[in-house]
Amino acid sequence: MNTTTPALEIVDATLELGDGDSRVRALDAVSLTVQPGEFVAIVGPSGSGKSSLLAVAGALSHPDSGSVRVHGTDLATLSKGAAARFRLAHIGFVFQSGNLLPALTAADQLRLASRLAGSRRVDPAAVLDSVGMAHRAKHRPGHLSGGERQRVGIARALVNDPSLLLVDEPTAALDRRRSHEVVQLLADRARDANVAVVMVTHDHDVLEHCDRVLEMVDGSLTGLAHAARRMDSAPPR
Ligand SMILES: Nc1ncnc2c1ncn2[C@@H]1O[C@H](COP(=O)(O)OP(=O)(O)OP(=O)(O)O)[C@@H](O)[C@H]1O
Repeated sequence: MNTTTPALEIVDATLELGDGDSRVRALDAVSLTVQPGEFVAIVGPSGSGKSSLLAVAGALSHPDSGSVRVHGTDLATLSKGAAARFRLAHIGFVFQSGNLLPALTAADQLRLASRLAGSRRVDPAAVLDSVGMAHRAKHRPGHLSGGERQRVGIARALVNDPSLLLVDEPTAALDRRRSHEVVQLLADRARDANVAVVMVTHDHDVLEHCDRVLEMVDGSLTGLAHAARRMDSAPPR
């Protein structure tokens, strides 16, 4: 893996949603570069475009103008099928409540994700262990706490060894202590596995774990003054 290639490079992305009078500029000339191993948080008011940013970064939607590159690949060059394969191979998604399948044990959530991607890169049991969930491998989501579900969700997103992890409100259902644990886990994974993490959050309490905090307002992204976790290795841009 060439570590000088940014994990995510969005240049001047503009995205309009809706029709006629309800047309909204969800992204307005947004540029964002995230390096491997860097943990970036995006904060901002409801409706400011944060989810839209994750959607274009994850090849779930395409900007009307501008470009999005993930680990050097221009997402606009991929067909729908190729984009789906690319997502499975290179991008991990973590959602609010873990988004686990109710019928599957923690271990099977990871095995399924690994099989879907045709991936043998990482041992699912080892990934579950790395998020401190080996002892709950045989539990179904209904028998896990909110924080444990979120850990399994993170492990599932990591099982295909992604270059980029896109995380949407991971602490929404968690108390303060568990919120810190989960975001600390994301920070550790960014550093240890050299994964770029982009996390959307309303939870200002957990921003201390991030390298950079950006604010989205009316579809535009701006930097926030913030005491970063690893200023020496990842200076704010
Ligand atoms: N499918 C859609 N059609 C029309 N407008 C949309 C659509 N999806 C989102 N929007 C609008 O685009 C803008 C950005 O929405 P987005 O979901 O990206 O914001 P957000 O910052 O993630 O909000 P929240 O914090 O509430 O999740 C909002 O004004 C929203 O109303």
